[in-house]
Amino acid sequence: MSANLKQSIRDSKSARWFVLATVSFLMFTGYFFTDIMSPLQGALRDNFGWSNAEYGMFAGSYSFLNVFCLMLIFGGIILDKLGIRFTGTSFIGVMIAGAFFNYYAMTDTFNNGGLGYDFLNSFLTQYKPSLKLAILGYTLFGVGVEIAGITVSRILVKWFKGKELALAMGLEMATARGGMLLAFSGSRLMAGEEQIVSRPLAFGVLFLVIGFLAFFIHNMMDKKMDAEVADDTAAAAEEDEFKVSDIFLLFKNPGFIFIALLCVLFYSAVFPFSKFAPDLMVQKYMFNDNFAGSMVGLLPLGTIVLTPLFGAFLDNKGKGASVMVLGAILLIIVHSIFAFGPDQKAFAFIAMIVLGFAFSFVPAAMWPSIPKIVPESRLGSAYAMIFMIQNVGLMLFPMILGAVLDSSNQGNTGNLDYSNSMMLMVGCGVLALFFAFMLKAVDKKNGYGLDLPNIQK
Ligand SMILES: N[C@@H](Cc1c[nH]cn1)C(=O)NCC(=O)O
Repeated sequence: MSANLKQSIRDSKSARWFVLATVSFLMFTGYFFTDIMSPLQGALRDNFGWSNAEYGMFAGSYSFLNVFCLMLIFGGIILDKLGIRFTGTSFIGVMIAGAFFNYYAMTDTFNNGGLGYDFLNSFLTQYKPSLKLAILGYTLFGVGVEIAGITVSRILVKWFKGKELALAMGLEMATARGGMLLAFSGSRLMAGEEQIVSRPLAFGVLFLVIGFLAFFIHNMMDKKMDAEVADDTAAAAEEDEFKVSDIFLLFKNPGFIFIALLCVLFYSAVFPFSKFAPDLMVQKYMFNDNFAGSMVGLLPLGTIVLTPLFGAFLDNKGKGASVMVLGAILLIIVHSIFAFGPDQKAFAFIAMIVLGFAFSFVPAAMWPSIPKIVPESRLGSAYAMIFMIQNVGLMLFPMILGAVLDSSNQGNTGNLDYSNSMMLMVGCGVLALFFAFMLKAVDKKNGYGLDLPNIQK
């Protein structure tokens, strides 16, 4: 048999990049919806009567099911057992259903007594029905988008392993962050002068449906590839499988423990912060409401260019562990500026840009470090566990930030004072720095090679 006959669709460069485009677009739509409500905190306060603590509860609800029902673990198991196409299609469905509930919760139809309003008004009456339905929607969305993200990583490994994997992952993350950028800079504009919150959400649902269609195109190509290389994929899938027994072994690995703690603290100081950041820009720095979201959009904007560049640097030159230490130091500086610095706009610009740097190079260093710490046979379990631990922070910190914001502004009729909430973020940075140093110490002791280049010459 000639070598040509053995080739699969995976060996076609255009097919690989086309698959990358379809799943990257899907993640673009997912990240867009994740942050669609973030620039609307003020409108939610004014038009829906949500307190900051309630807004924080909504933002944290993204992770409720992921944490309490161990959905990321189950998602990993379903992915192993039932495959990419089934898992992707099902959880994108969950993501769209959740997004639709979230949208419906903010419509006049629902809030004027539409379907489900009376039922949601009949219990826990201290919370508005709009909040309860939005939480239900966002928590389903959170399950769907996180598992879709894990599925997409697996898809990229399947198509790019042994080829341009790091570049493909960097480009997928950059595209997804483009969705975040569009949400921060476009959401208020989509809501219009009247600040109609349901409008950007409707766009979000529509985008997700288009993302779903893109995934169907991927499914057709995946089916073709499976027919060609059935034996290879079965072997690869077994290698990556999630095993419950692996969890115990992971928690005996100090490198894994420190990188997981660093991950939860770092991302807690970025994603939950970004949920409140547009309002911080208005309240502390007096930015115009429409521009405030674009200020926070600086965060993903920088990462779109810088994450793949830092990825290439780390691949060739190394210094991953040192970069994570530097990232934690930058977190402390940035959040100290927000907590204690003067309220001049220039400080907000500088802090956002510096945070954008940290948000570019820490993920570029962190995610490829995990295979250096955990044996390949336990990688599937390691990624599922680390995302699950990360979700604990994504759940708790928005709730804490909102509650602290409300409690430190009781009786305040002027602009909200964010100092105490931002001090919490400084605390995350300090703990992240501590664990980054611990990671460096165990790296030295156990020889993981975190500071060595990813590409072995
Ligand atoms: N698990 C996601 C979390 C998330 C939050 N908002 C969008 N995604 C994650 O860790 N992504 C990695 C990243 O650096 O974006």
